[in-house]
Amino acid sequence: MATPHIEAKEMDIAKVVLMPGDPLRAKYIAETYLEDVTQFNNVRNMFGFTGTYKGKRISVMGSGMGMPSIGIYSYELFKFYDIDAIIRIGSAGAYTADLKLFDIVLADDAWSESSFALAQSGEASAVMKPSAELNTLIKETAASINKTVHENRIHSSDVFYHESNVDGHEEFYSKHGCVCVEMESFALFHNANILGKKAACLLTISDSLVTSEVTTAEQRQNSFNEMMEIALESAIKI
Ligand SMILES: O=P(O)(O)O[C@H]1O[C@H](CO)[C@@H](O)[C@H]1O
Ligand SMILES: O=c1cc[nH]c(=O)[nH]1
Repeated sequence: MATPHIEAKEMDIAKVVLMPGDPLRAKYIAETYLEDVTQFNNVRNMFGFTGTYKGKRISVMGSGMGMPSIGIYSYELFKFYDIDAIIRIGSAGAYTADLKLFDIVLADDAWSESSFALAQSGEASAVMKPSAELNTLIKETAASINKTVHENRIHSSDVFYHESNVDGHEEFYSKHGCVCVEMESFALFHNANILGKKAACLLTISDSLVTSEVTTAEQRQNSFNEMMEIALESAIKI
């Protein structure tokens, strides 16, 4: 059974999917952490892989950037492949000086100016919640392997590059309490909620809108590894 965007058969995809924005990062995770890997999707180069981690079947697939893209992939995975849970593992820009490069944020909820939920189902709320059960599991797992996660509200933005006449990072923090920005979780959480599935989001701070610091490619690689390990160790307990 294929969809317009995923060519896999239902059995090809595990019940838990880790989902970075970048399909090449999905490939890296499969090559670095999984055993007995098979590739289940190649459509549009949005690579998806299934393998085992510590003996448990796990899938990893790119989402692309932005809510329309993760909206399509997460809907198809939940609805047509009947997967149980998606853990997004992404990068984010810090809105506060308290968040340093490489810090890991677990989305407590996602605020957005996006019309995704309104257009998709008439849901007018500007805040979408992840699975409380998954968040508890991720926090407990991170603590058990001595990793720190900051559980905070995040901003899911439709826009990467803003002009100076609209609200900037100071306002997103002061008006809405968002500590960092990414571009997908609001839609992911909405889809999980309307379809009765579970979703969560881990983010690594890749740059700071406060200090203008940015990570190098090598630093991003290493810090992403910590987040990947928390996600993988959590995924095998779902
Ligand atoms: O690193 P990923 O998961 O792609 O996440 C962030 O990076 C992209 C922007 O550079 C957006 O997709 C944003 O959400
Ligand atoms: O969406 C994103 C992701 C990382 N850094 C940003 O500034 N924005």
